[in-house]
Amino acid sequence: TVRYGTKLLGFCRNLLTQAMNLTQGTVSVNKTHAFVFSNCTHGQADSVLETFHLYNNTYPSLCIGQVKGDFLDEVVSRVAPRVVLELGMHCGYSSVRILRLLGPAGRLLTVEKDPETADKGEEIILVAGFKHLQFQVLACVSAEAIAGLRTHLSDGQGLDLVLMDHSVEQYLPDLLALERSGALLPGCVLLVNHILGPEGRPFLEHVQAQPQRYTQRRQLEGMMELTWNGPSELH
Ligand SMILES: C[S@@+](CC[C@H](N)C(=O)[O-])C[C@H]1O[C@@H](n2cnc3c(N)ncnc32)[C@H](O)[C@@H]1O
Repeated sequence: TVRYGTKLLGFCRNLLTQAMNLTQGTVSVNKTHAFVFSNCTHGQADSVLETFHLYNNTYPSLCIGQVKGDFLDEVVSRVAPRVVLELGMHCGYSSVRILRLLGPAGRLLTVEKDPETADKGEEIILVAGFKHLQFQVLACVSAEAIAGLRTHLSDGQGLDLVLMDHSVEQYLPDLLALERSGALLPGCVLLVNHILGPEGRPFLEHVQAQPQRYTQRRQLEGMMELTWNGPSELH
């Protein structure tokens, strides 16, 4: 009976997914890119963001959206980062949000594992009016990007802000790699999306086990702000 019950549940879930896909469509990088590219005013970052919002009103999307976007804006404005690392660029929505608030010396390193998505996202960042001097797209998996991070930072430079919005199960290995790399500056802010589900538990346990190294701050709709206080020897 249990086996038939499980099968029936799986069948119903598939039907529901198919029905949702018929009514809403699935997330499409190409559709998002084409809509934003052809409906925004080129050279205007705010118009690019508004066009993303317009798209998100009708179609499913992976971008962080307005509410978490406002949270991100507040953090970027407060931290005034010199170097930001974004893990999970997708179509460039959060990248544009970050870039428009960086100071003249600010730079964004943004990572996207899917090369086609990375191309589309990069084009949207350029359409928003930003130059390659201000940002760099790393089309590779986060682990590879972190391993090569030093080549993108000048001597003594480190990370002031990290946005994690890629694969939740990758958050802890990536955080451990960032710790080992020495690239996190004391006071570096980590903004971590979708952290409250079961996949986020190992990451949170690691952070909560080390209250001297990490300070847990605000949380909004599963996006959490943490501060890296520095390695233990600094305390
Ligand atoms: C939720 S979307 C990011 C949305 C984006 N931050 C925004 O607000 O517009 C996640 C993206 O991360 C990428 N991704 C997933 N795992 C990754 C990994 N390990 N390394 C790099 N990119 C990854 C996916 O291909 C996807 O495009």
